[in-house]
Amino acid sequence: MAAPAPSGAASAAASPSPLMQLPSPFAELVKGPSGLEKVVLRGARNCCAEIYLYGGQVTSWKNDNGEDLLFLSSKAIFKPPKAIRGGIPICFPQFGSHGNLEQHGFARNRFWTIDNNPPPLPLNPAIKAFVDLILKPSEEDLKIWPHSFEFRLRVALGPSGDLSLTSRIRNNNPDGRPFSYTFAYHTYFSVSDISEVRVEGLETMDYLDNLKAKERFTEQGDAIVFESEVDKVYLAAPSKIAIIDHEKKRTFVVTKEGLPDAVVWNPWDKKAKAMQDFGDAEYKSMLCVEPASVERPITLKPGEEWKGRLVLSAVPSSYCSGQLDPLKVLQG
Ligand SMILES: O=P(O)(O)OC[C@H]1O[C@@H](O)[C@H](O)[C@@H](O)[C@@H]1O
Repeated sequence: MAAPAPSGAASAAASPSPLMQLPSPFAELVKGPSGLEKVVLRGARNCCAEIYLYGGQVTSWKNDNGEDLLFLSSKAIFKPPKAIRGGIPICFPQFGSHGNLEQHGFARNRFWTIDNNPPPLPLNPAIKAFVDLILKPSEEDLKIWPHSFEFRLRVALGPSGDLSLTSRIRNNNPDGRPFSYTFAYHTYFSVSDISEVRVEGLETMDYLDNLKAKERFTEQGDAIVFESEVDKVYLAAPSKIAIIDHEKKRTFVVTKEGLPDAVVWNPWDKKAKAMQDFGDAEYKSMLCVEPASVERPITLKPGEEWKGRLVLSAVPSSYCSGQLDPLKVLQG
């Protein structure tokens, strides 16, 4: 792959940490706001991605034109313990309020480290830009969630600009205890205008409505469009979901593995105003579609490992008599 050598504004501001080695020449460690460190992955042409060690959180995924495909709030707070608003926060070991821990668990506001020696994980040889991160519980974490785990995250930028996140979670409890968790890749997509967006792949699915005390409903038969606040957990959703942005003539294809559910969230105007780290009108330019495992927690016995993967790609929407062909989008 003819990816450019690391260069540009990010590297000008760079101060690579001498303590952390990156495995790929297409990845570099630089400082972001508040001195938080982030890994910049550089793919072919102008494609790049940024991943903060704080939260193990992807905050940026840019296409050939240098356009960010992920939403990051202009009011995002880059200061622990607040999680960064936008990108792809990792919800672990709890999604939402489905348990006794803080909302969305603690992985999104812990410091991850670079994993220089991860156990083997097959990688497409065409992928040059990737990084492996790891999170292990601190003494404090063990007080609130008494389980020894290893969470490995690989973020990779494919030759055609696809972004993939692979999570591997292992139970290392020394005393035979299993543990259970819920999980989500809380992906914030950048959209032109929420009223121009529709989601295909979730029609006729059952969902839990977080706005109606998690009651279960069945979605109607049409593609999903947005006219008000939405906060739904679609159950047993298909492995591919398409987000069609009519104004941009762009379709995001979300491919998920090991993650049965998909959360769809937009706070709309009232909730947007109530969030300190979110602009009042920003709900118009974002949509969260979050591959997740919520309804049924994942249980691991000691020594067992779980894998959950997310692949994002952005393709031009193709129109046929003004109608998008959903089969083309969903089946490639
Ligand atoms: O403000 P937070 O903790 O990042 O959560 C944002 C939203 O995240 C979504 O995944 C949840 O379904 C919503 O209920 C929640 O409001």
